[in-house]
Amino acid sequence: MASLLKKSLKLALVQLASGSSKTHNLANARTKVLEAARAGANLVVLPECFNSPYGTKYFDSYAETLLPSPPSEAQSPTFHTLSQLAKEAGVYLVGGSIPERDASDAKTLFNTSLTFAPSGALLATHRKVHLFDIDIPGKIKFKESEVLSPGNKITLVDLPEYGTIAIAICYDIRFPELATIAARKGAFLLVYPGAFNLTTGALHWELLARARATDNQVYVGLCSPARDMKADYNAWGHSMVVDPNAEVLQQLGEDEGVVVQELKAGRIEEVRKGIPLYTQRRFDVYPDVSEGGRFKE
Ligand SMILES: NC(=O)CC(=O)C(=O)O
Repeated sequence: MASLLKKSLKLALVQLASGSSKTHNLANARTKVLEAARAGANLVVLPECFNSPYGTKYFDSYAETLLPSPPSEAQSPTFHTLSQLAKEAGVYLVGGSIPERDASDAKTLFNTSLTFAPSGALLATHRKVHLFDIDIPGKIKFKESEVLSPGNKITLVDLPEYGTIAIAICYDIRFPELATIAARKGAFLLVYPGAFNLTTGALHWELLARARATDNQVYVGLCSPARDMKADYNAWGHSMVVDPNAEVLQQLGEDEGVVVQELKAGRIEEVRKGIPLYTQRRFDVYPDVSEGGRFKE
């Protein structure tokens, strides 16, 4: 059986300490991505909202317009920084996410991830599909939908030497269908820039990373901002790489840092041979979501 991951790849997760200065956040991202590249990374991931603080009151003032593509420097300094950085570092770069302003309707904002090739070319755009709307009394209330609109597609990106990865953002990880569809379409890695918090992070961050890996027998990478107890939103941190058998290969703590982890060609097939979910599914009993199947009684 051909390996989904065609050759071993070094994945880096950059757990960035972002603050209110976009200029500083972009410069800091550059320093850390170059550090990851020097450590041998081929694919580097930044966190959710890496160029701004995370919070509904910030999205409008930090938003950038990405269309027409490529946007001008004035429309999107982040697009240009990431594109040049991917080229300078010679890596595939998943640019976390940024607040995006719709080019045709200034009031419409998205939470958007941009992925660049080592040539600097934009490969993919993912707009967060599931908006983070929660209300846990006495703990945390957050309503992205007050200011953001959802994206409407699953994002698969082909890295020609390695294979296909899927990009989704934070709350998207709670929806297993998205991950399962991406895995059945051939992704070897699910990448989630994400900013869980002290309530949900403690309970669900690792659990969800390992669950999506177990369900789908693929690699999972979660990349968080560093924790800042002076910020309005306290990110959980704990960026981690999980293997297709749900083992946590590496995990950061709360502070800024970079993990570099080799993903091994052949490992997915080894896991799937041992526990052969892929030949045991019962699409005669329940539908295949990756084929748009609907449940029929
Ligand atoms: N920030 C998010 O989108 C999601 C999150 O914090 C959670 O699901 O918990």
